[in-house]
Amino acid sequence: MASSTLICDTEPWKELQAHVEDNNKTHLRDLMNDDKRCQSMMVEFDGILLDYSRQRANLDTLNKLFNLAEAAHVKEKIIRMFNGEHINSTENRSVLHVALRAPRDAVINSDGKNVVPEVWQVLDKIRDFSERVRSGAWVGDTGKTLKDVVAIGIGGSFLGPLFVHTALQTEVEAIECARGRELRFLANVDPIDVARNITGLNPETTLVVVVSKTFTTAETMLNARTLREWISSALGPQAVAKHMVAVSTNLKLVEQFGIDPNNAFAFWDWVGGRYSVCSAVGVLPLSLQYGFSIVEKFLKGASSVDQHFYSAPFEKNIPVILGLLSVWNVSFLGYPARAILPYSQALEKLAPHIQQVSMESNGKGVSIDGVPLPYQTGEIDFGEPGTNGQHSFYQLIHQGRVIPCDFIGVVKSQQPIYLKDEVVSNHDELMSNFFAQPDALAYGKTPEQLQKENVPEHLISHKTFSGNRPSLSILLPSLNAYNIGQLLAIYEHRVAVQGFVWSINSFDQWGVELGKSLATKVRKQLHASRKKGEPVEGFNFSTKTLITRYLEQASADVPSDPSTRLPNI
Ligand SMILES: O=P(O)(O)OC[C@H]1O[C@H](O)[C@H](O)[C@@H](O)[C@@H]1O
Repeated sequence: MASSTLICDTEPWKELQAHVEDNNKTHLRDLMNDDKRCQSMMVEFDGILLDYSRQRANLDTLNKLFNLAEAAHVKEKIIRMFNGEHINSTENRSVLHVALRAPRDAVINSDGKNVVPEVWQVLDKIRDFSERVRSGAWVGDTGKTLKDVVAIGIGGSFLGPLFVHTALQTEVEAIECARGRELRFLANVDPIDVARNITGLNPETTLVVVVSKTFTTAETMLNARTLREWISSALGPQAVAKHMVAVSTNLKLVEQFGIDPNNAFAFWDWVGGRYSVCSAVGVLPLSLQYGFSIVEKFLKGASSVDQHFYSAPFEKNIPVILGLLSVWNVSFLGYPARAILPYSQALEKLAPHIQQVSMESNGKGVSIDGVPLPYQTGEIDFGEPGTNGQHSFYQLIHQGRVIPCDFIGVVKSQQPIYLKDEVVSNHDELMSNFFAQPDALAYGKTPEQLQKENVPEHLISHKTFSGNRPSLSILLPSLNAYNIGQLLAIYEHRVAVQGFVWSINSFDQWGVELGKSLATKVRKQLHASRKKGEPVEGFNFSTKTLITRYLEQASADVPSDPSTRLPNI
């Protein structure tokens, strides 16, 4: 495909379009009768089983999707990514989050330089620092051990670490390592988030980690200034050196903020924010909480999937298959959303993290060459752990809109419960739902079946399930640090595959800029109105009215003196 040709103008794309009608003729419940088909739609790698037999697809569809991948040069794009080429062309950067979890002796180049030694230099520094904090060799200003950590960051500097922390929280080995320690995340600029996060914490025993790739993000910097004030008003300004450290690519700004550069942990511009959990962004707070050796296992799990993604043939390549199926669902079957449904409470923050990874990466309107696209990219990702979601939005998924679902199950629970006299364990109960829901979606229930069950005539249509609703199932052997790393990398690479096929730049995020600059204009107005009583000007009628009303009604609460007020709960 020449770079000026859009993927939708290629033969494989047209063949898939033509294939939809044929494909639609067979209901999923009939496709599921073909054991041979189902068997060929299962892939296994390193303990993970992917079953995609409940996709509205057959082997012919898959072959056509592999042809599409070839036309979109997916293999070449994967190689270019791993080779450190500047595939993030609008920011002129490599995309090398895979280097963050590469083994020490790997060679991965960016701009002609092997980045792996630098990666390990920072990892070693984190190992050393986190061990000193955890053992009490590094203490706070008043000599006390720093047992609590508040990680300040937002977006990619928050969601990935929160996902991994939440997933590890109840894992047996991790619990032992985290005993007596607490890790909190402060993301929102809302002062309520500050209040909630400092409640119950003592500045004397708290370490604040400011996490920001740019070290300019308005929310993070205000929260960092707020917690700096929280520490220095309690312990004196000298305490900041012992109680605040940073993770950033911008070490100059870290120093200007007043954090000793020796206590800063670097990463690099070739790590996208939403792909940064394996850098110091995630590794530092998680190592402080759980110890470096647990986090190293997480990195190894991700690295294992990286190798698989790089080298496995496409027919056996889990992220590639997942990515292509998502393209099939979005671009050919026309399903705009995707539900991420982990049957594990420990994975409750998977969907919010993948929302950023996927929607910030693939929600684009132009091709990587800047050509407006005549097709939609990205999908609306959402999700909740099962079974909670079943009692909430599943109604719509079963009888309303068609939403392809990812069911994620775990064989061994982190915290099994067996009640005496009950053969079916609590985890079995959970997993019964994990196995049942995909079939309910695929098979549905026909009016004939309902009639046989003597359902009253007037309820038949209400109780009918059309079925034919696609899903896929991912079964993990357990949920330890290693498996969490695997799962993360699967989703990261799946998103990349989708972007590679849609021929977009999945690694920039210009769409978040406009709102930020408008907020800056409003902030200036609030400052001018508060300080000099200037009237609200330069906004449309609606915004002007809202800001004016806000200023008028809030003025009574604004303190007349310039002293600091911190939350009072
Ligand atoms: O890490 P930071 O530089 O503070 O950036 C935090 C977040 O800010 C922006 O809104 C970007 O859209 C995100 O991708 C990024 O993760």
